[in-house]
Amino acid sequence: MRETLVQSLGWEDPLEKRKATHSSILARRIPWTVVHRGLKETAALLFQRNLKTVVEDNMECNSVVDGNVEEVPSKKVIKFNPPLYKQRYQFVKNLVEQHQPKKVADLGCGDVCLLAILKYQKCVEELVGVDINEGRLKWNGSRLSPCVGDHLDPRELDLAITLYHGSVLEKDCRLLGFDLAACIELIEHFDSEDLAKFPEVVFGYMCPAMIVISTPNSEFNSLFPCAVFRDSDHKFEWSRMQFQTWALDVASRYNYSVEFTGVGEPPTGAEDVGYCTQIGVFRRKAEAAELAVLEHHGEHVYEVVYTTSYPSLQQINYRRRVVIYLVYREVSRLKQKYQVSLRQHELEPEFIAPGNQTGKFTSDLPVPVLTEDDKAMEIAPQPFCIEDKFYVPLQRIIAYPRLGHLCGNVEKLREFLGDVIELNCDGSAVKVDLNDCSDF
Ligand SMILES: C[S@@+](CC[C@H](N)C(=O)[O-])C[C@H]1O[C@@H](n2cnc3c(N)ncnc32)[C@H](O)[C@@H]1O
Ligand SMILES: [Mg+2]
Repeated sequence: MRETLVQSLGWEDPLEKRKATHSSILARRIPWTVVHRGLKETAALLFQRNLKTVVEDNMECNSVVDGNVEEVPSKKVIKFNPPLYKQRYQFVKNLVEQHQPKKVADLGCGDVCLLAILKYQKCVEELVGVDINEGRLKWNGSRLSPCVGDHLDPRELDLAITLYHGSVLEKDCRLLGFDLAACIELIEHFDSEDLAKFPEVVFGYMCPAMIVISTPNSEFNSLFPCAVFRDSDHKFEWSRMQFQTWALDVASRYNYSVEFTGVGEPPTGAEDVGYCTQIGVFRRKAEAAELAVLEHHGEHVYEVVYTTSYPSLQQINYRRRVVIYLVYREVSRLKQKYQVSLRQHELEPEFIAPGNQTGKFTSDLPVPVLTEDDKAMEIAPQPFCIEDKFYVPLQRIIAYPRLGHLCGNVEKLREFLGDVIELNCDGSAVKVDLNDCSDF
């Protein structure tokens, strides 16, 4: 029982612990007696980070959870691995990886868990969450803030994240022009009037290139003895036929194609019931794309409750910082390598090549298999040494793929290094003192 309660509360990771608020416990209809007992029993376990506790016998929990575990009397508990909600997020993440959208909206974003996953997707430049529950957005918004690592190792592309308080049944022109809109476990919370409005707003007005809709598959519920909805707020749960009929009708009205799939495999022997969560992936047809004119002069109905933007290499100060750091690191590495080879030569003077008076640096280390990048480095000008100064030509630095990508050319590299890193008199190489341990 401990394990099922822990999982039903979604506490298997720290992020999910936050979900165990009064309201989420209420929303999930877990009886308070069970919660109280469960809290006492699981607290010690949580602190010990030992969540794999033996399930107790003969204790029943009559909740059916709209999350990772579909829980019913203890003899019949269906556990998904990974948890069902994570499978849904993973499905959207896979779609993003596959289709590389720039602008993604999560409609009915709840605790912003999906947005917190999607912010790591390199292709995404704009992320928007909309939810009718303002408190949830305010409480969770800070989870989307950039962290120290985002400053130290900035993203390649800009990323702006905005959370809007509002109903997806209202039109707001800031939701126009999106590449992907996710509606995960949203539509089953609409009454028939709202469900009728939904396609007109999301498909007809927002008109994103792709829409992914997930909703419970009621056929799977036959595997649970309690014939109830999975969440007290659900207004309906559809069979595959019902969902597909609705989705095909919406798709044809608004010029989208739709494909059906799902997550949450049925257990062996019950394959007929289909996935626990059914999913429709809608794609706007070419003709509709032409009609999707952006009306950015339209109305702003939603209220911004949280907004943030990420450091990125598109921002010149971050790009410059990264370039300087990489040049420091590379020159330092080359200098150390040179000093090691110098010590070897001192020990074994016969290895000093005649005519190498300038101390031109060549490495004795065997190069394994040469990639295209290695070959580019081979032909790039070598570091060299004159008296006690060590020089690394900018042409060589720019030949490093990452630095080449960040700077583009030697002039830009020189500009980035500015007066932070010393160059030789004609500005063609980084110059460092061999004996000075404090600089490179
Ligand atoms: C079951 S939760 C799903 C949350 C999230 N998509 C997820 O999968 O974790 C449904 C969410 O839809 C939101 N919601 C319900 N009706 C809405 C509406 N008309 N407009 C915006 N959000 C709505 C609720 O507040 C809730 O956060
Ligand atoms: Mg739901």
